[in-house]
Amino acid sequence: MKGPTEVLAAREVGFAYRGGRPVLEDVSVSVTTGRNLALVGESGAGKTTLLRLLLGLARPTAGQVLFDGAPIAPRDRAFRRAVQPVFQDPYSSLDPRQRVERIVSEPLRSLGLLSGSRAARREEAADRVAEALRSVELPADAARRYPHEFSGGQRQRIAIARAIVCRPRVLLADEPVSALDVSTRARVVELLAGLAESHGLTVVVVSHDLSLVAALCAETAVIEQGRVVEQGATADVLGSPAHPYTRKLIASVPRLSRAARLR
Ligand SMILES: Nc1ncnc2c1ncn2[C@@H]1O[C@H](COP(=O)(O)OP(=O)(O)OP(=O)(O)O)[C@@H](O)[C@H]1O
Repeated sequence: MKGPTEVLAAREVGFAYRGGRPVLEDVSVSVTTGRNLALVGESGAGKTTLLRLLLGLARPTAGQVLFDGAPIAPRDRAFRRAVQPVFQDPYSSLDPRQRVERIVSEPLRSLGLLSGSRAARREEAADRVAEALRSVELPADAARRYPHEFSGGQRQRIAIARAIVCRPRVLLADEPVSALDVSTRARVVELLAGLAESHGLTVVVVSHDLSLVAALCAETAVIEQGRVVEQGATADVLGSPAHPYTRKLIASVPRLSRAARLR
């Protein structure tokens, strides 16, 4: 049987913003097909920066980011198609002047995935948008409407539809539910977990929410001040944390720390 495939990886990566001190040092993480990965750590630890490097939006100042085993070429269409972002805030990430159909189909156009005559391209885009909206459990008529007509949770579903419309292999999501109210969060997390299963997607998620991490991610990497201090199976990392920093993170979530004590 074929073993797990590494699709995306950071190898001994370092990064500093122009003129600043290093915000990532010697960071290695591996994204394996079918094993969702959480990046956790306190504010300012470098999680978002690492996500940007994995997306090819910034280049490491040391080490390498690999896609399918080779250094990433951020402009390479195969890479851009395979690795898609989901942004944090569905209120600001969707253009209010565009209909949902236009928003969701944007990656198809920018990646040049539509072919044939104008009419054929339009039809293909409409079909792919309908399929993506079905996948995120939004009604088909959502395509004709504008973002302001939707709730926060529905808007995040639109953002997820846009991320999956080009059938990527990896979703990189930065705090994907933190802008939503608590009851909506659980449903969006369920949706992401379901999509990962049904679409063969691997999700990399930055989150402060350890219950989200436990529900969605098989793997967890803990980042403290730009360094990975602990990583492994989420059950081990959250269930029996080896590093004091991880214990501190868990202790700051009352329900989880109680569950960990009961083990
Ligand atoms: N554009 C930038 N220019 C300079 N420094 C930056 C920039 N973006 C982030 N930083 C700094 O890099 C460090 C890591 O920030 P980053 O946003 O990656 O952390 P984070 O773990 O995602 O935090 P949070 O959970 O608050 O989003 C911080 O010290 C931050 O101030």
